[in-house]
Amino acid sequence: MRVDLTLYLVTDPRLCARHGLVETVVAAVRGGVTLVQLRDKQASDDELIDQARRLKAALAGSGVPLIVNDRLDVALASQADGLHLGQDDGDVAVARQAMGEQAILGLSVQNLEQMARLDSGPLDYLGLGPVFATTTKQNHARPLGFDRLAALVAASPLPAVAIGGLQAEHAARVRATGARGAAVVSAICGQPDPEVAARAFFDV
Ligand SMILES: Cc1ncc(COP(=O)(O)OP(=O)(O)O)c(N)n1
Ligand SMILES: Cc1nc(C(=O)O)sc1CCOP(=O)(O)O
Ligand SMILES: [Mg+2]
Repeated sequence: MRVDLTLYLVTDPRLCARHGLVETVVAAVRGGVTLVQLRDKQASDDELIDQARRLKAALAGSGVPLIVNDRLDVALASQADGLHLGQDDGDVAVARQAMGEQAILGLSVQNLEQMARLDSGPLDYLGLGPVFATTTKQNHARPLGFDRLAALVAASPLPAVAIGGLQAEHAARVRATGARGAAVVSAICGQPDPEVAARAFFDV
């Protein structure tokens, strides 16, 4: 499945609380976000499914797909458009089988060793990071910087999106590495105006 990774919004429950989850996402889509991931490590199963369903309804007609982080069961229950898994979040082949051929499947890769072991067959894209240190994700891997990001992109058999500490001012540098775009949390979620914050990624 072809996926537009140009500006990938990953949600955060605390940061999105400023304007509300759905309101933040809808405003960010007005600002040009091309893909949305629901990421909430605290929500109960029922809350997560409810959030996913509300986001899916809010995104209907926008052409922007909804991806669920970590949870195949929630992605299936909410009829989300895709699933993003980390290295220890489950088997990508099992996820593809369960989600079907039309689903968008992404995997996180942090280093060249993981890239070399990759089973890219079931996947549509890779999330590469963190580019910079970030307070949004606890216990993240060692930051890559742009040079190691570029080496990972060059080794990637799939379209890749960069993540971790990225701001609008980094958009051009990210694209120069060969990555298709930037995935961001705090550069949009929790900003005074998420629409303006998203649009800033296209202004540079
Ligand atoms: C687009 C994108 N890239 C990477 C990640 C990180 O996934 P993971 O390593 O599983 O960490 P958590 O997000 O689950 O904490 C991502 N979510 N999205
Ligand atoms: C969810 C996530 N994954 C990362 C990784 O490196 O895999 S970094 C990250 C959080 C990115 O948040 P912000 O844009 O606020 O820095
Ligand atoms: Mg994960």
